[in-house]
Amino acid sequence: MKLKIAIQGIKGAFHEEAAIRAFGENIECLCCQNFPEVIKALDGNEADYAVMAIENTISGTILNNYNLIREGNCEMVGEVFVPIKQYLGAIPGSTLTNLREVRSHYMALNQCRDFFEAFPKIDLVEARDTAFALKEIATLNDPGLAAIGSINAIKEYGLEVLANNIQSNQNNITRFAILGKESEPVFGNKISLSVILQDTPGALANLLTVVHKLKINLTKIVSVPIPDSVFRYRFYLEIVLPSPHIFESSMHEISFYLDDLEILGRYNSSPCPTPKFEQNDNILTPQLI
Ligand SMILES: O=C(O)C(=O)C[C@]1(C(=O)O)C=C[C@@H](O)C=C1
Repeated sequence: MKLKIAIQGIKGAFHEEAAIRAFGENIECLCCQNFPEVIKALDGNEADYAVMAIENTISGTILNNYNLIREGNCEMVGEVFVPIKQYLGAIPGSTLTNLREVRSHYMALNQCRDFFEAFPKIDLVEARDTAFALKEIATLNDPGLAAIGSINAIKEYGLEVLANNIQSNQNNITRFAILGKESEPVFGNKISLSVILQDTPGALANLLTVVHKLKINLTKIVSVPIPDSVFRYRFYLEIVLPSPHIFESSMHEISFYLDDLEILGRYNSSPCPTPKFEQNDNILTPQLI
């Protein structure tokens, strides 16, 4: 039986590519309209696993997805990196200079803002996901509309490419969390954590001193407000242990400086790919077609 993977977006969305990279072609994607639905599908046993974007090299961390992972009955069991190449797609006959509106997922819009500085009259409008935006453009059949997304989605929905490689930086890579049910066995060198520091002077410095002492590599630290505790913050940390065997002892030492510690997942770190360019890609500037 095929593994069922919950993703945000429809056929041609980057989440589909992430799911294929993580689990191979022989999967069934359960397409969800938004990130909370992805977690619900996993919680409700409608899917075996889920794949969810958590950060991008241009548009940054999707902080609320860390909150969703923490609040859901799931855990991070892996990570997958996808190089993202953004294309502008529209119906045949449409031209860049005649566009009034470009739609896409907000993370994709944020990845391409520099390109649109030259076209201030074009409104950038948020859509559910990149592939959904492209599909809508195909249905509406309006030459004043275009959408940003993958070349696969542009082909899937019968659109034409108006411009390629329009992301603001060539190192455009999205990191996706692979999510499993809470019963999954845990092992690995990488740990994603949610912590609330004690409200005392030097609490963060003390925590980082432990990280330094145990030769732990801190790969991420971000903070999110705790709405119920005015101007207190939760930190999401990601750490890579020098050896998986120090897991218990390091968690014990870290917890000493904390009011709260939750482990969002323990898994093996994955290598981050370098984006590849094809011959017709213009590496320095976006290419208008
Ligand atoms: O809209 C899509 O195609 C998605 O898969 C979403 C998403 C994201 O959430 O960051 C995935 C990868 C890209 O960074 C742009 C958008």
